[in-house]
Amino acid sequence: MISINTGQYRWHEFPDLSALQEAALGAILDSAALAIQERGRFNLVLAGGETPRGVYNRLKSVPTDWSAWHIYFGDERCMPPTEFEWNFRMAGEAWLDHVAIPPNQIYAIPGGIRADKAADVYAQTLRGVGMFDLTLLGIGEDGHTASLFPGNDWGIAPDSPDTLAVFNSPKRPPQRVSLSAARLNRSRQIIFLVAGASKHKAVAKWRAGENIPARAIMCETGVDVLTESALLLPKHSE
Ligand SMILES: O=C1O[C@H](COP(=O)(O)O)[C@@H](O)[C@H](O)[C@H]1O
Repeated sequence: MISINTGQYRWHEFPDLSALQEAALGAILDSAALAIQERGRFNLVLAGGETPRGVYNRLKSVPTDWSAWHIYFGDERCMPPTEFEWNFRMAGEAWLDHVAIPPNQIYAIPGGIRADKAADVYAQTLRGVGMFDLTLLGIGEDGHTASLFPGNDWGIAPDSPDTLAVFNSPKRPPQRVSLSAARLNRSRQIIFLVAGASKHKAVAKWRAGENIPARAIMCETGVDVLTESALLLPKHSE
């Protein structure tokens, strides 16, 4: 049986994408400063897709100790690394290629091989990695988060594998790798970045408590959802 968390969501509204991205930047830097001060390293999981691009762009020019940052990915699209939808490529172009994070502390999910093989490789990468300090996530039009799609196994059970291979993604490309909900939830802090009119229906379902993949995500400290104000208003047609 799939049991969905009942933990706390904190919804934060912003007038536009730029304000949302600025707030996300502040939250990431606060989280990094705390983690580095307390544990000497910052384990950050990145969201893919388009919404976080502006946040990553802003991270290019902040003062921080990049040598303490360790970058993981919440999901990847199995396609050649040259494809522009590759999450690793987007994060690289927007941010990672421009800062001094040691390359061996950027843990990409292999993108150009079969999803099951890539999932196995990344499960090895995650072996021995403890709690993530901060996990960034987005949400798709259908309520998917990372590459956990409606109708698929989201890996909610505590003994779920850390990584899941996806062969039937309704969004291009069909093959993907996702961290399981159980692994994503082993985070000290989780922040969703939600923007764009196409997300309106998914947000409404989420807030109404419907069983969409985003609801499989929760950690002990609760979940912060940064969203454009417009997405919280009822649509005229509803
Ligand atoms: O397929 C994916 O979609 C979600 C949302 O992407 P966005 O472009 O609407 O921001 C994303 O969070 C996930 O990482 C990605 O691979």
